[in-house]
This record gives sequence, C-alpha cells and structure tokens, in this order.
Amino acid sequence: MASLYNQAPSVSAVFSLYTSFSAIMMLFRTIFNDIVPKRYQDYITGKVVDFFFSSYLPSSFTFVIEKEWDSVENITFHAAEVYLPTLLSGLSTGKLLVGSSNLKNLEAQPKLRIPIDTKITDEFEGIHLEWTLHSVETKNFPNGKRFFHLTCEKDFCKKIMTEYFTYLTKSADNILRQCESLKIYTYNKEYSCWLSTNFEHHTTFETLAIESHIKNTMIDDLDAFSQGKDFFKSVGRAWKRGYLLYGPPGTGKSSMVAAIANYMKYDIYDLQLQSVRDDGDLRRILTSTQNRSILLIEDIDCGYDASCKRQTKETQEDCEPEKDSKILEEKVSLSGLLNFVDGLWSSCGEERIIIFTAKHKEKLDPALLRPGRMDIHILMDYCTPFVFKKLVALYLKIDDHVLFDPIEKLVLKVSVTPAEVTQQLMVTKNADIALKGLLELLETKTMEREEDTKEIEDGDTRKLNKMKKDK
Ligand SMILES: Nc1ncnc2c1ncn2[C@@H]1O[C@H](COP(=O)(O)OP(=O)(O)OP(=O)(O)O)[C@@H](O)[C@H]1O
Repeated sequence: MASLYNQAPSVSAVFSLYTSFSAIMMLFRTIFNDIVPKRYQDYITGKVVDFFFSSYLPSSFTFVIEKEWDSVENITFHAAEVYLPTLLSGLSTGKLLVGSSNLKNLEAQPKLRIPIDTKITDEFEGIHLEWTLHSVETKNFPNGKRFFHLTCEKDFCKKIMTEYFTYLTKSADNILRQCESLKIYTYNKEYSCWLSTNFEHHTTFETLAIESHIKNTMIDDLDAFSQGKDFFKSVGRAWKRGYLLYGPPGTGKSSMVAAIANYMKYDIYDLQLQSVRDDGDLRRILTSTQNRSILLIEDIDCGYDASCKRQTKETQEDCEPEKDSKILEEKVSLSGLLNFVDGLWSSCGEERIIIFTAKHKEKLDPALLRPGRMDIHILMDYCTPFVFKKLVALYLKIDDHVLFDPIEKLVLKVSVTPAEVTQQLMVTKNADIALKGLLELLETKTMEREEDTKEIEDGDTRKLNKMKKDK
C-alpha cells in the first residue's frame, strides 16, 4: 500500500501537467483562430463533429445530392437550395448568405443561401435529418462542385426516399410560387446549358392592346389550364397547353408571351432552334426545363426547312430563309420537333406551356398545326380602331380627341402595326402633336398604297395591250 502511494504522482506534478496541457491547448486555439481562415475552421470543426456524430449514430445513412444530374440541373438539389434557407432554427451557425444580382430592381427581396459546410437540421414526422452543403474544387469545376449531404438514421432511409423528397420538392415549389421575380432562360450552346436572367417585362393583359375577345379567350384558357390538373389527369392527357401566335412583325406576339408569363407567374425558356445540334440535343435541352414554365420558340416559320423553301420574295426579307433552312436541315427535323411537342413532351414534366410564334401561318407545315399540337391559334394583326384607341388611352391617357375620327378611318384603310402606332405616341406627351404625327404617318402610307395599286393597274393594262397586239 505504501509502495503504491509512493508511485502515485504528487498533487503538484498533476497540477503542473494540467497547467502545461491547458497552455498547449490555449496556444493551439490561438493559432487555430488566428492563422486558419474562418471557412476552414468551420470545415475542420464540422469534420470533427461529423466524426463523433457518426460514431454516436453508427447506423446513419447519407444521401448525396449533386448539383447536376444527367448533365442537367438536379431538381432535388435546386429544391434543397430553395427550401433549406427557410429552416432558420435548424442552422448550426446561425449564419445565412444574403444577396441579389438584380441590379435593375434594388428594392427586390434579396435571396438567401446556405453557406458551404454549414450544418442545418430538419425534422420530418419525428425523424431527425441533417443537411450540409459541400463544395470541392476539381479540374472541371474550378468554382467548386457543389453537393448536399443529407444524413438520417438508416432505419428511416426508405421513408425519406418515398416521402421526404416529395415533401421537399413540393415545399420548394410553394416557395417559388410566392417568389415574384420571374426568370427568362436562354440556351447556351457552348456550355450546353440554360442560362437565366431576371425577367423584367412589365406587359400584362391590361397594357396589351388587343381585341377584347382575344384577351378573354386567352385569360379563360389560361385559368382553365392552371386549375386543370385533375381534368387533364382524368382524360389521360399531359398537363400542357400549346399556343401559336402568328401575325406580322410588331403586332405584339412577344408582348403577348410576356403578358402570359406575368399572368401565370411562369419562367420562360426562350429556345433558338439554331442553337440546337440535332434531335437528340433538342430532347435533352427540352427535358431539362422545369415545370410551371413556358417554352418559347419564336419565328418557327423561319426555323425549319419545310416552312422556308416556299418563301415568297416578300417573306424572304423577314427571315433569311436560305440561311436558316440550311442550318436546320442538318440539325433539327420537323419530326424531332413534333415528337417532342406530342410524344416525349407529353411524358415529361407538367404544367407547361409551349408557345410558337410565326409571321406566316400559311408557311407552316400542316403537321405542326394539327389539333392537339397547338391548342389555340391566335392572329396578332394590324391595328384596328379599338386597338388604336386602347394604345392612345395607355400612352396619352385620353379617350377622345378631334383627330380620332380621321385616324380611325385610315386605320381601317391601311396596314399599320401597334408597334408603329406606339412609336408615334411615344414621341411626345402632347396629344395634339403625337396624334398629328400619327395622322401624317397614316396619310403617307395611304399615298404609298395608292401609288402601288396604280403601278399594278398600269402593269396589268400594259400586259393586256401587249397581248391584244400579239394577237
Ligand atoms: N398589341 C400591342 N399592345 C401594346 N403594345 C404593343 C402591341 N404590339 C406591339 N406593341 C409594342 O411594339 C413593340 C414590339 O412589339 P412585339 O415585339 O411584341 O411584336 P412582335 O409581333 O413580337 O414582333 P416580331 O415578330 O418582330 O418579334 C412592343 O415593345 C410594344 O411596345
């Protein structure tokens, strides 16, 4: 007993050991805090916690959710990015990234993002879940390849797969529905991906000058479409709608697309067929678009071969048919496009609108116009007296003027587009001057039209006389 007592370290030795250990730990902590950058500190701390967490929960299971899936944006990753910042109470560090890239609207609500290596917890039906966003630099991803880790107890793995991920995407969808800023995507051929920017077009059905029956048809159809999930399912049809907007340039086709997007709060995917390599590429590009969106293919009559070969001299000026048709002959075929509109398109995604615009409907292949492909065809035409008065009310804030009568008569006589009218109305806020300018424009057009008619008549008379002479 006495020898044991002799071997035990003295109190002063224990105290001195404790002091040395504390000093080393303090030194280590100071070095760690002063030298190691904050981001790496969080990372190392996370790793240490991870180590203990996994040994404490040996039956844990981790889902890895990468930013890309099949070379396109992973919807589950996107949903997590949207949903997780709403779980403020689950944040381990109490920190969130806040920012906005919308330089045009400084009052816009900034976005929230999860910082890298920050842990965030969620509860789903009593199941404890841990999310972490990671980033690794690789040769292909110099800005970091991002992925989420979602950890839960192994026993709940199946429930998470069947129920939690659906809950996640639905929650993200609801959050996005409330978010005001819409996006317009354009396809970048070089990087083979959609690039987005904020969509700030303010045209609505109220500011679009169209005949009332067109406006009512569109609004009723869109309302029926947005509430029609069960109906489309019950009749075995995909929840999609196709519109063909056709008419001369400057009659408001693009403005109508903007009005539809703002009304439905749908993002727009603006696809230039020229940037598509082939039919396979087209399918991949189109299946990578999100639900609740508009796929816009403008000037389809200038887009594929079948429509352009029969160009008249007049229409050739509009869309350079030779050039476009050649490119598309080698790239996207009409059947590829139709397959997508009808076939594959029907089986992927839901709540989608596809809009084709064309200058000349008669140049389109009848196959594209077949019922079921484009549900509604809308002619965006030259100005009518109603459209003229609507534009004046919008731009000059008046609903009567002494020049209305002569202008309305000329509007019925010559072809003037709403774009030409708005250009005149924007010259000045003085209604007298603006309307006089518009009247002059219409008079010039009338004179030109009369000269053209006279030339044609003279030509016909000459031809007739020559024929008589030859006889
Ligand atoms: N119906 C309309 N109501 C209000 N503004 C219009 C209308 N049509 C045209 N405009 C005005 O003219 C401009 C051009 O119109 P828009 O681009 O929508 O025509 P478009 O038919 O799509 O032409 P394009 O075929 O050349 O693309 C718009 O920015 C808008 O200011």
